[in-house]
Amino acid sequence: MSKTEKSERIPLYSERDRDNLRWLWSRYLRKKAPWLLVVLGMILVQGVVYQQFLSMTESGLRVIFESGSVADLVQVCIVVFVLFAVRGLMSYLVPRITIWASNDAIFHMRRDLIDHMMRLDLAYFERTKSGEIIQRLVTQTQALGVFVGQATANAVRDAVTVIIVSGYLIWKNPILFATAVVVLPFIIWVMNYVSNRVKIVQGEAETALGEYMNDIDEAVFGMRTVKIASQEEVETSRLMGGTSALRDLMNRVQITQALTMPSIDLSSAFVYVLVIGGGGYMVISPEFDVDGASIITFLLGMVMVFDPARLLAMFIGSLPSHFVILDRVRRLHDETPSITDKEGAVAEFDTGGDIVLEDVHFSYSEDQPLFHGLDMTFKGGEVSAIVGSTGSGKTTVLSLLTRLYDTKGGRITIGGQPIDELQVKALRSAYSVVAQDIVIFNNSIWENIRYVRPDATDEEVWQAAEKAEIADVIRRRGGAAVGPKGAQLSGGQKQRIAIARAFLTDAPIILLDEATSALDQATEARIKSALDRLTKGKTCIVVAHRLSSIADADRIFVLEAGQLVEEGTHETLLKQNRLYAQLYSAQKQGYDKDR
Ligand SMILES: Nc1ncnc2c1ncn2[C@@H]1O[C@H](COP(=O)(O)OP(=O)(O)OP(=O)(O)O)[C@@H](O)[C@H]1O
Repeated sequence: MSKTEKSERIPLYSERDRDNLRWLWSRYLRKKAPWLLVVLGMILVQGVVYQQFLSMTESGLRVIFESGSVADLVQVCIVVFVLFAVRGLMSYLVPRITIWASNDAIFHMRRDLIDHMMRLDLAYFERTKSGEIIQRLVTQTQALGVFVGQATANAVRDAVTVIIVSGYLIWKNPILFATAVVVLPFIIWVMNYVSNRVKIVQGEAETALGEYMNDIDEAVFGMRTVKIASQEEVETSRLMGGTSALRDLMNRVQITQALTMPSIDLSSAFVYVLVIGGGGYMVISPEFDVDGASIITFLLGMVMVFDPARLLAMFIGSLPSHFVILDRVRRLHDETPSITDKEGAVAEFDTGGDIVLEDVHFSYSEDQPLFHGLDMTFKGGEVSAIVGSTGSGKTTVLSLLTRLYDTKGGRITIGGQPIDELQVKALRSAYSVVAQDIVIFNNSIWENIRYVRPDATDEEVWQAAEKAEIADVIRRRGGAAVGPKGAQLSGGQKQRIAIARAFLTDAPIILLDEATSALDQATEARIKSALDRLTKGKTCIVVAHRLSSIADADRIFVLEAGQLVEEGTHETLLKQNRLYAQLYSAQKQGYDKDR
């Protein structure tokens, strides 16, 4: 037994489960209530059919044992056939309606989750494994669909059958029924034990599955690195680690669940023995007014009760795992984004104004502060550059300007307006961004460029592609998709797509983060002159390692470990002969040596 199992005793049906079920019902099922009532009606009919069948069987047996009339026997047979034809029709209609209702509910659940996920902060995606998110949207919602649809409908059908047939049997022979149900406490104890264990292990299994999916995603995406570094065996053993963890967990869940069936089989054996023995005694003893037909019917009734009871028990055994899955899905839904529009947020602002960071505090995690009181002013209409050693916070400044993260103190304004008082969409659409991590979708290059402005005309897309020097590649490749995450493109081609997107967006503020680092010098020079035209008269903030590429910037900011250590023009910074001058001469020497 694992530590978790020993220390935790998770209630079978907690307050949280109740709340989750209420949420599921009110959001996704309530509007289908009329149809669910129809289903319930049909299920009741199915239960009544069984009861009527038993009654008919008893009559049929009496005809055989007592009156011996063939006509009566034929009549009984016809009624039994009609009864089962009705049950057959219901067995077709019930799944039809429940499958439709549950798939529709899951469609809406997935739509809501996708919609919700898109609103979450970037930080959520940085702390959550992609496998976990895929799992929520694919397997867990699918499992919930089956659970709320067919599984529950079948369980209700089984419960109704058990109740109606048991009711009939109690009415026919209460003493014999009471004898038969002595095993009930044992079955309840087994169910309780199984459910509790399943709930604990299912939680671990869901987490392990999420990690496993994430590992697969990382291995597939990183296959180039895996191969170059000859790490196939390491990756194989990492994935095999996940595979065997999953096997062990699934074994534990399913073996525990499998305890339910034999315990019910054993119980039913007891019941049959009791009914045959007790019932037989009743027929033999003159003090009971019981005949053979009623005992045979009773036994048949018990057989008819046990099968649905077994299925019902299995359904109840699977409830805890479904509660765990429901809880996971709900948790994604409960994640709240923090970067949202404030009450009264405005869409209009002076996009050409100065961008000012005042006493900005920020850290990605509490234990690693990055900015503690950063002040910077990017003049409107000018080209500003941020330079500094790796990890000094250059990209983070751009992330704060676009509100991918919010500052933890101080404020950022554009044209005097604090950016957190602007509508997030309006703020972000004021920027054309060429970021370091370029996201390319498995579509044509053309569609990838158009992604940032779906309403752009063909002419505009071509112009952007020409300026970014990617038009020739488009002509060569045509509409061919570029592979998952742009795997079929070179780094420079991806970068040119990102630049083309910036040309196409043509927003008033331009953020370039190492925008041309993957290009050869001739291409860089051509694109740079196009970029110069794009940025003319606009506010432009450039992050660059290659200092020669930003020498003509109006203002250069030098960051070091989250602190602004120098600012000025290229010439003044060189004259100051501090960090910038050192970095510049080091790069120049390296470059001269290379030549
Ligand atoms: N999403 C993140 N979560 C946690 N820490 C982060 C995250 N992004 C960056 N950091 C950390 O914040 C610091 C600043 O990172 P940033 O990317 O802003 O540096 P940079 O100056 O742009 O570096 P480079 O020149 O290498 O791109 C680094 O120490 C980095 O490890």
